[in-house]
Amino acid sequence: MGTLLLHTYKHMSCITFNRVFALIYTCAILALIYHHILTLLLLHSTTFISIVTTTSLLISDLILGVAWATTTSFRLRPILRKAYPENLEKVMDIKDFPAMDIFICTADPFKEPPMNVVNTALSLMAYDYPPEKMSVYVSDDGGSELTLFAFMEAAKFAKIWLPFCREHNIMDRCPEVYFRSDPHGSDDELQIIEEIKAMYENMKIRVENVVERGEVCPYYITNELQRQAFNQYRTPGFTRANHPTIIQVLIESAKEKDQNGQSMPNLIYVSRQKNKNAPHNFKAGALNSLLRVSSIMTNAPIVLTQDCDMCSNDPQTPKRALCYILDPSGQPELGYVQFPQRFSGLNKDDIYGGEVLRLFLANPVGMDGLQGPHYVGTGCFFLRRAFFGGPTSMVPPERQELRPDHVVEKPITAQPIIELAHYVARCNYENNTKWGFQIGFRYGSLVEDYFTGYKLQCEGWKSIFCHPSRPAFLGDAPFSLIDSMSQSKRWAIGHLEVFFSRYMPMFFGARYMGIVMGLCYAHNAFWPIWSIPITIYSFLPQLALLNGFYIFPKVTDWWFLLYVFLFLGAYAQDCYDFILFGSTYKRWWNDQRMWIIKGLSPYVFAFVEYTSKRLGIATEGFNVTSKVQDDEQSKRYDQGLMEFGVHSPMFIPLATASIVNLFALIIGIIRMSSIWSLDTLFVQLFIASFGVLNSWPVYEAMVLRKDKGRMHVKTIVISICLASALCVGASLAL
Ligand SMILES: O=c1ccn([C@@H]2O[C@H](COP(=O)(O)OP(=O)(O)O[C@H]3O[C@H](CO)[C@@H](O)[C@H](O)[C@H]3O)[C@@H](O)[C@H]2O)c(=O)[nH]1
Ligand SMILES: [Mn+2]
Repeated sequence: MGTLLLHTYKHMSCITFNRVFALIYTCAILALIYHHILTLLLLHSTTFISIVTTTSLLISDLILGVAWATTTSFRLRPILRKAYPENLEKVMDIKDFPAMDIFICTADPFKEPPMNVVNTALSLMAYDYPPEKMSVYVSDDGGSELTLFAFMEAAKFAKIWLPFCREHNIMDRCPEVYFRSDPHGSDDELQIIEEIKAMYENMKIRVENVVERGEVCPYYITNELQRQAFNQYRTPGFTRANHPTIIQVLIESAKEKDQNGQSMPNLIYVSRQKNKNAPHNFKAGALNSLLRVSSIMTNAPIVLTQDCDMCSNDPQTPKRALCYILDPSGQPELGYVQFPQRFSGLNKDDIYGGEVLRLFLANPVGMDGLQGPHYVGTGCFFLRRAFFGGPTSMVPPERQELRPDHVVEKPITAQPIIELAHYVARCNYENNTKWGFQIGFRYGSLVEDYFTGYKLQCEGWKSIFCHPSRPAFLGDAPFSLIDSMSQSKRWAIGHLEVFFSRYMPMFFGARYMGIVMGLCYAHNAFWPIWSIPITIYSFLPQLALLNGFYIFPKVTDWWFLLYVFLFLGAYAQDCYDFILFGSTYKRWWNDQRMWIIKGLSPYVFAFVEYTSKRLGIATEGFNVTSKVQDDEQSKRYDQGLMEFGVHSPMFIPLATASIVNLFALIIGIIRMSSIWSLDTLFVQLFIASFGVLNSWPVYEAMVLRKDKGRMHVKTIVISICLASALCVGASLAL
């Protein structure tokens, strides 16, 4: 083996600078806190209002300080890795490659068009990996015959698509992406491509037709087997929330060959049993049922989880993951290899910060130098063993057939196998078992990915972040402001569930993984708390400014310099990270705006929903992000316009803050020239200007735009009323 490396890593060059800067910045934060406490103690006019403002600022800055500390934990030891998949076959016989079970989740045929799910599946089935070693399991939480129909079509098309990809060594193995890219080649090749494209388009028309009708009409059902399959959805009382398990083996690797006579991967459709009275635990529940069904049928030692909105963008990906997993000198505690979520179709300046660069790129790189990145729900290769207790303390499942070391001896379509698979996919199968708590994906948080990765790492599993320059996966990010906000709200509720549990990362995590890893995990759990300082800074200085009430140091004061340093330091470093990870200034600017927007609205709503759930007033839900978009809306998205359109309570805090900031700035400037002096109110004037600059798209949507994405009149009226009430209220109080 000698010189044949499977992977290497290097420290990022920014480490020393980051550490020195962290030290200086920590001192600055401490100085600020000291300043606040001093002000509080030596308050000249101890009015109720001045106590409230100083305390609010103290709390805000404490929270921002903790948030900064959690962000900094990612900057202390970032590393960059490189894998050499081309060496894998040189050090190992391809026959010895491990089997791989691939899980794809879908939950709603109308929000997640079955054609997209099919594209995801085809792109993964076409991996450069021995097909007979791969099994693709599709979990359909929508319990929909439309999805099954799409996959029956996909199974036929796969017989042509997979050999075509392999023969022509195509990189884009997601058919939709490939055909859209205007493939080129010789005349003969072009003819073949045209033929395959025609087949693809034909399949697409059939599937979309069926989805539009909302049912598979008899015309499309050509044989008895298909009729039986679809009849399962047509029993009385069948709904997506109440139905028996449906498992269909669509391709059986051992029996079927592609059109060139080569092997194909297994393709299995699973819709687990649902019952209104049994909690189904959303995606975590779906994945656990797939874990069990796949144990019974194939039990591969490697499990790849994939969302239906992420296609493979590089057929070498499994080999890259294996470079780490199979490395004989690697860590024995390696539990998973995570690839980043990258997105296609973002507009140029990424108006909604859909790239989420920090979460999906910068932070995992930072954790990679520690115990490894968090799990992000998709694009992750797990060792099946990691789901059954820590590396040295196995938690055995309740049945021998579910053990990670169990060897399947029967074909996947054998009667006992199919029966057992149905049995373990039942909705009350998990009652009185360890599933979701000590085994499998973990329940209890709407961000099951974050929570599962966190729990696995606390058990002692390590992970690795693999981000090759050609993205391994490309997917969809939310295309509209409301979708982006709903996603943030769902994530924030999930994080609050972890934050207020006994697994609070700052303590529990730090105990099991050390303080820095604990802080890394605390970073996400802390997101919703940011809403407190963001809301305070969006309103308090502005309302005070309106009344000529100063709450920050004068320009001539030494403490003023501290504020300048803290603000510029944090912003510049944030921006620097963005550029370092290959983003642009404009994208950074939009991302920081989304940070404020999230703090003002979705995170606040998350608090409300979380609390009402805890009080038993409401139940939680996993609101699936819509992956469909109408043409007009998509045009506006491409132009970089912020989409409001419908009225939503979530827009109100945002619009209200925009109005208050503008109003404060105008009055501030007018009065400044006559009555007040600039040096006492400079900081507040600056904050209001900053708010106005950030609110620009909101003003546009309120008054300047005429398109359908502009702000709804109802939203505007309510926000104006609220803003006026706030201003009047403040002037009475001050
Ligand atoms: O009851 C459910 C709900 C969702 N899903 C699937 O979960 C995936 C993610 O849902 P999506 O609406 O795309 O949510 P996102 O916010 O885009 O997903 C991010 O956040 C989720 C946690 O909130 C993680 O599970 C995802 O992996 C991560 O990409 C999709 O494939 C869904 O089909 C289910 O299988 N069952
Ligand atoms: Mn998604």
